[in-house]
Order: sequence, then structure tokens, then C-alpha cells
Amino acid sequence: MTRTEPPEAKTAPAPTVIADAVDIVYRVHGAGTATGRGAATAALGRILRRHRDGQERGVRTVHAVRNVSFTARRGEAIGLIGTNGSGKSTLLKAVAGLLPVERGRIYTDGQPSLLGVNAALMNDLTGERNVHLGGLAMGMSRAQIRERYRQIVDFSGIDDKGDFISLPMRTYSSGMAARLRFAIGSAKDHDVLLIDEALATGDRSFQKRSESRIRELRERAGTVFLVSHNNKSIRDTCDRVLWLEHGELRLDGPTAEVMREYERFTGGRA
Ligand SMILES: Nc1ncnc2c1ncn2[C@@H]1O[C@H](COP(=O)(O)OP(=O)(O)OP(=O)(O)O)[C@@H](O)[C@H]1O
Repeated sequence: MTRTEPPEAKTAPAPTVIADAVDIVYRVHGAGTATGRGAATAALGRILRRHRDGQERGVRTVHAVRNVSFTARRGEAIGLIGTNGSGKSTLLKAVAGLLPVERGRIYTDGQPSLLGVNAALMNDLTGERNVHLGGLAMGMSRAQIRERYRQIVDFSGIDDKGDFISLPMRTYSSGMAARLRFAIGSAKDHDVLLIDEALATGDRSFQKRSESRIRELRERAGTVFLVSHNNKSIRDTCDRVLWLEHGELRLDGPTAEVMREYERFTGGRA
């Protein structure tokens, strides 16, 4: 007897990220308690209060993500949109495993890599050293890094205006630094690549290069998440969009549909 699989098992690619009813809460310590006092006195006061009451006073909570659920699959490029402070970066950090969830679960298949404008490169080291260290940090071998070094530098365009790659990163403009971060981060194939506003800083020609790099990464079977306020970038690179507002998932669907509703909501502005 031959076994037939259910049709969805054949057509739907494997899930890479599953968020199940996720809540994320920040705790801001010392909010409003240190007025007029030194930081050490305020800290001591907090410790004493905690001991007395069993819980800490003067802690404010920010409920950044509320009851968010979605399933991302291999080969998808998913845009994350929403007005300022809606929880996009927070959700991305939690998928990367850099923030704990308060409630719910996030399951990931493979190692998610967060590529943000704040990705940790060393300002006092040259661009060249950062390419090597960044590559090692992503799990590339020395030989792989050597092999791709020229490609990374050329992609970043850092040397277009002179030999900047041999200068410390603190001499780079913010756009140059962001381009190098993107070039390093995207040099490796990722199971799940999380990109936070990386495209916003580069000039138009760099944006075009990064958009086609995102398409390539996606074709090589990974899942890409892109946070952006640039609606055109989202339209050009993503086939699905999650729209967050006040930490809640307002819409999850095909790019054209979600962007239409979002633009109606923002009056055409991001
Ligand atoms: N480290 C933090 N401590 C406390 N609250 C935070 C922290 N980071 C973010 N928040 C709060 O969490 C909420 C969501 O912020 P988040 O940065 O995720 O939004 P965002 O949608 O990425 O915003 P933007 O589009 O402005 O970058 C906001 O209310 C913000 O003030």
C-alpha cells in the first residue's frame, strides 16, 4: 500500500520561526525614584525597599509586544512595519534570542542572526579587522572569510572614496558603518536573517544592492525578516508583511494588502 501525504505537507515549506502568543515586557529600574539623590543612594534605597516589601518599587514596566502569534516559513521574506514604538525591534530581538518573553513561546529552526544598525562592531578597529572578527562571530572559518573578504569590501563600497577599510571604524560616517555591517552580516547564508533598518542608511545605489542581496539570501532557502519605515523597500523585497501597532499584530498577510491598509492608517506616511 502506498502512503499519500496530506497536500499541505507537500506544498508548504517547513516553518523556521513560530511565535505563539508572545508578550514582551521591559522593566525600567529606578524610574522616577532618583530625583535629587545620587545614583548610589537611589540604588541602596531600592535594595532596602525590595528587602522590606519582597518586591521592588520604582520599577516601571513597558508592555512592548502583546499576544503576537505567527508562523514564518523557509523561503519567505517578511516585512515588519508599524509606527514608531510599535514593537518591531523588540519582536526582532526576541526572535534572535536576545530578549526574554514574558508569556508565550518562540520556536526557531536554525540559528537566527540579527543584523541591525547597532550590530556590535569595534569602533577602534579597522574595517578590515571588523570584517574578520564579524565573520568569525558568525561562525565562518578563517579560510571562508579570506575567500570572501574582497567581495564583502566591494559590496560595502567602503573603498569607493579611498582606502577607508584600513582606517578605524570611528572614522566612518554612520552610513558607511551601516553598509559595512550589512556587507559582513549578509556574507554568510543564514537560516533566519533578521534585518533592522539596515537599508535606511545607505544611499540609493547601496539600497538597490542590498535589496537584491536580500532576494538572493531568500532564494538560498533562508527566511528573512526586514524592519523598515521605507514602504518601497518593503514592497520591493517582501512577499508578506506583519503590521504591529501598540505591540499588537494588526494584520499579517500579502504585502500589497497589508501595505494598502497601513498607508490608509498613516495617511501615506510611515
Ligand atoms: N530598553 C528598553 N527599555 C524600556 N522600554 C523600551 C526599551 N526599548 C524599547 N522600549 C519601549 O518598547 C516599545 C517598543 O519599542 P521598539 O523599539 O520595539 O519599537 P519600534 O516599532 O521598533 O520603533 P521604531 O520604529 O521607532 O524604531 C516602545 O514603547 C519603547 O519605548
